[in-house]
Amino acid sequence: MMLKTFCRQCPAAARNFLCASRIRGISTVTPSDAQRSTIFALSTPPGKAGVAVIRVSGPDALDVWKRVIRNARRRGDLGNGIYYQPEQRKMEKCKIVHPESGELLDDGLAVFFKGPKSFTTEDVVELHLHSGRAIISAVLSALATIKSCRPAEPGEFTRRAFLGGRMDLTQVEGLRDLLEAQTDTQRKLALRAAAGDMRVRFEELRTQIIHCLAMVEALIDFGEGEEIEEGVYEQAQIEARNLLQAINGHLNDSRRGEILRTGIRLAIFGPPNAGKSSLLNFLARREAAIVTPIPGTTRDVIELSLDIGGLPIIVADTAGLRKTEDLVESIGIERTKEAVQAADVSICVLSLPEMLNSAASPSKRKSLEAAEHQSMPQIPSSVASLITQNTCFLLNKADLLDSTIATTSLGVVSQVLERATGKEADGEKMEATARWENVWTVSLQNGKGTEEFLQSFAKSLKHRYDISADESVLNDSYMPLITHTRQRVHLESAARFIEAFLSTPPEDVVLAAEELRYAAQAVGKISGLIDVEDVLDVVFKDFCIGK
Ligand SMILES: Nc1nc2c(c(=O)[nH]1)N(C=O)[C@@H](CNc1ccc(C(=O)N[C@@H](CCC(=O)O)C(=O)O)cc1)CN2
Ligand SMILES: Nc1nc2c(ncn2[C@@H]2O[C@H](COP(=O)(O)OP(=O)(O)OP(=O)(O)O)[C@@H](O)[C@H]2O)c(=O)[nH]1
Ligand SMILES: [K+]
Repeated sequence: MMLKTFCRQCPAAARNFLCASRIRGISTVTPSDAQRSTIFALSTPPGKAGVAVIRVSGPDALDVWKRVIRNARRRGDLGNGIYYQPEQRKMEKCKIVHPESGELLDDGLAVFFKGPKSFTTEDVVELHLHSGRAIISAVLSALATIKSCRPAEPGEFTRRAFLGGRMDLTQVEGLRDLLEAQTDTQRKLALRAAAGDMRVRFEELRTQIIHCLAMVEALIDFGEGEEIEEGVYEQAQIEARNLLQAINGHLNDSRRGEILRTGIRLAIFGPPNAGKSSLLNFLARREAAIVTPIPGTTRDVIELSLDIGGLPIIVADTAGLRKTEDLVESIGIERTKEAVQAADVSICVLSLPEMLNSAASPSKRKSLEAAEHQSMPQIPSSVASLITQNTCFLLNKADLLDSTIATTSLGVVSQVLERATGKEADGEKMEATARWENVWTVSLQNGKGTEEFLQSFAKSLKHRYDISADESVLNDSYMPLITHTRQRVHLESAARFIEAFLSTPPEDVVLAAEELRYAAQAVGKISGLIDVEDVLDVVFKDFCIGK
């Protein structure tokens, strides 16, 4: 089956989007230049700094240059209304002046990018100024006096880059994430998207769907009387099935890309006074939460953003779980439950001495192993009910115990924890065993065991989420494809249309083609190839001015 089959059909309005140029290009949404004004904004943070950059983009950018740049390398204003053309992409030392009064505003640098070889694909002028509030506001006010110029909206430079075909929506999202990136992992993930990796991968998916569609279309086109290859429909179904499998593989990624982008949500929970706030402070390396000997000190959820081994973590310290008559505390406990349930990973902090006390009186502690069957240590049911597969355990206050007792008791406590998760009964012994690597004994007070805990915890997180733990596995299949819910929604919808195609019999070939066309459209929405207007505002809403 050859591709020219569907090229022949291009003029037919209903199949118009099959045209190869439409498949590749995204310029179908570009409005004419005439509608566009020239925009300007400060692209660096306002205030005192080394350099400030004001960007000007649009059809009149060169005119702006002529009006505010003087004494540039090649003499600037040549008189008689004749101006030189600045050399493209060459920084020039110049004076920046008021376009009307000619007053000197700053002594700086300027550079001209001739469209489309610029960030926005339009003509761009950048003014590199000394960064001070008065200079910046004087130059911005001066630009505002130029009729064809207006201040840019948030994200408007990037919007123009998108409309000019410089970027697709996955790149726009990547760029925004890059600006937001706080950790190394976030930077890597965002940079790949901004550079177009995701765009290529989604376009590949779309091209494959279109290939199936082309085969099905061929069956419609040839119709009765004409010779048609045997098994074309079957072949299309085989390809579609493989494609569906690949898409489902991406959809079943445990939301890894989305979690990495927004931060891994980590909840700290446990009984009152176990040392939860002490753990938060240890992780934050500062006194972020109040630590007192009074049980019930933390009453509300405290959230912090942390970087653990390059991974973005949003950690929540929560109220200790216990029965309470206190209204404020009980609301805090409700919030704790919500925070733990919403978390990707949780750490249950338990006081080891307290657990052992619940098992045996102090005099019996030494023969704990023997006593294990009569009185197992207990986890309060309110705590146990929040334990899941994703829970790790920190057994705290080991300093209050004799070190040999602490060690021998660990086995018993682990059994209790195992029982609390209820996994033993499900016959998932293997999985449960693996999980006990996630039990640590520490003293948050004297610091014993804490660094080992942190390293080992970071390692297990990296194993689960990281994109950079091992460079040798940095390939497409390891790199999460989906980093935004928006993308997931469209990909899910594509999968449903492909499923619908797979269950359509060959007699209904017209309907079958329709399902595939919808599938291709759904993937196209991810890049913004089609139906772009409704998503633009969503994608651009978090941009800052000047980007
Ligand atoms: N001074 C300055 N630095 C900056 C930016 C900027 O706008 N100004 N950028 C703002 O985000 C980023 C660079 N983004 C850009 C992306 C594409 C093109 C561009 O002209 N592309 C052309 C030519 C490529 C080439 O010469 O190799 C193209 O791809 O056709 C320019 C900047 C980071 N650094
Ligand atoms: N001996 C000892 N005391 C500790 C340790 N860790 C914390 N503590 C003390 O235990 C008390 C409670 O610590 P927090 O970190 O406030 O405990 P919490 O679990 O956040 O407590 P609530 O806010 O009541 O839920 C404080 O007096 C801490 O100094 C430890 O490893 N050993
Ligand atoms: K406390």
